[in-house]
Parts: sequence; structure tokens; C-alpha cells
Amino acid sequence: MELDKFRVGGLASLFYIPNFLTEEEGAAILRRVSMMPESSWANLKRRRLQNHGGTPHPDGMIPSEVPQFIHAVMDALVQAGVFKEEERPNHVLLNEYARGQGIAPHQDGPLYMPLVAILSLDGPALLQFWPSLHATKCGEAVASVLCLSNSLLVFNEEAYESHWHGIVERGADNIEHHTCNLHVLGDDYCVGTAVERGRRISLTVRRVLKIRDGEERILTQEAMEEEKRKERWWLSSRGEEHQIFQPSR
Ligand SMILES: O=C(O)CCC(=O)C(=O)O
Ligand SMILES: [Fe+2]
Repeated sequence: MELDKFRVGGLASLFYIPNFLTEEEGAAILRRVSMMPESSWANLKRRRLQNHGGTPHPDGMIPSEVPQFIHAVMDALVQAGVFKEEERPNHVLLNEYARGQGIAPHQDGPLYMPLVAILSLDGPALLQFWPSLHATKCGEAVASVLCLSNSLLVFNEEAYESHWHGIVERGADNIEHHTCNLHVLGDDYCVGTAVERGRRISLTVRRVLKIRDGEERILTQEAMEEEKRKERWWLSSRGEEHQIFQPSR
């Protein structure tokens, strides 16, 4: 797949691939997600999430086993040429948003290689980009992408490095003049169209840059406490206070 063909404008480094997954592939992933144990979810105020691959941390991530279906998604992104073979993704965040929920404006930050691929499943949502923290509070977004079910959004460079992104909390999105993938959405969509949200699952796939040596992992009580502390640090660094924390191991 030639990523460049899917560049949608707005910001130079935004790519949107409609129907990256077939209906069947999307449904199969949703089935796997529904089979994950309750304990694999962390409940945040605005959504719940699963963290796969390890806990990102400035000291380095200790890699952990990922479920087979997550592996398959990472493989598919390498096969599609979104990630290079020598820079394979090693981390996936699985977000579940109930209708009306969103994610506060944020930057994905320096722990990852500056390239992110977001797979959307189930319901749609408008992901918006702002040029600064200040703009997230008072300015209008400069670009947005309507992420429909089974689509893939990829961004890097300026969209990753200097912009902020987020999903506003509301029950429906309106297509905006800055919605830069409008031309590939089909005839049902034009500026002003209201798009009802529903439950949405997204898989945010990235490469954590620093990995800690396996040897350093000593499973003493103390080491486990330390890992839990890091997980809490990491969850809170997502900029969203969590209500109930359920460690996944
Ligand atoms: O759910 C999404 O589409 C966005 C997720 C996101 O920005 C993140 O996990 O960092
Ligand atoms: Fe993000």
C-alpha cells in the first residue's frame, strides 16, 4: 500500500485509509475485544482502555505478551507498509468510548516513535487537531478527520510533533470546513452534516522507542509494586484521572 496516495491534506502529515479492514475483519476484532476479561480494562473517567505491549516509561518499557488479535493488527500494519519491518510497532492502546465520550486534547509525546496508526471500529468520531495547547482551549481546530468504522488514520511529523489532537465529548459531530477527509467519505457527507456517534473502539498502534532489558525483570514483590506504580504514572500521564484502576496482571 502506498501511504502517500491516502494523504488527505489539512496538515501535511495526515493519511486516512477508508475500509482498511473489511466488515468481516472489523467484526472479528470486535468479537475478540468482547472476549477480553473484565480485568484487562482500566476505567478512566471518559473511556476505558486496554494497554498491550507493556507500560511505556522514560526508563524503558518492559515488553509483555500481546493477545494474538493485537499481534495480527500490528502485523497487518507492517505488511501494509505503514510501519517499516525494522521499526515494527510494539504497543497498542485499545480505547472504548461510550456514545458521547471523547479524549481530551493531548500530544502522544516523546516515548513513542513519532508515527501513529489509529484503527476505528464500531462507531464514528471526529478527531480534531489544534496547533497549540492554547488553541485547544480557545481556538478552533485547524484540521479534523472523520474516522469511520474500519478506517485507518495515520499521522506523523507536524501532526504528531507540533499539534495536539483529541475527540470532543458530544453525541454527534458536524462535518467542519476543516474536515480534510471529506472528499473520500462519499456522497452522504458534506460540510454541516451531523454524524451520530455510537460506541466506538479504537486501536492506537505505535512503537515505544526505549525497551528495557528482559534481564532486569525481577519479579519480587517490590518489582511488581514498582511496575504498578509505573502503570499508574502512565495512566495519569494520559491526562485523565482514572477512577478505578484494575492492574492487568
Ligand atoms: O481513539 C482515538 O481515535 C484517539 C486515541 C488517541 O489519541 C490515543 O490513544 O493517543
Ligand atoms: Fe493520541
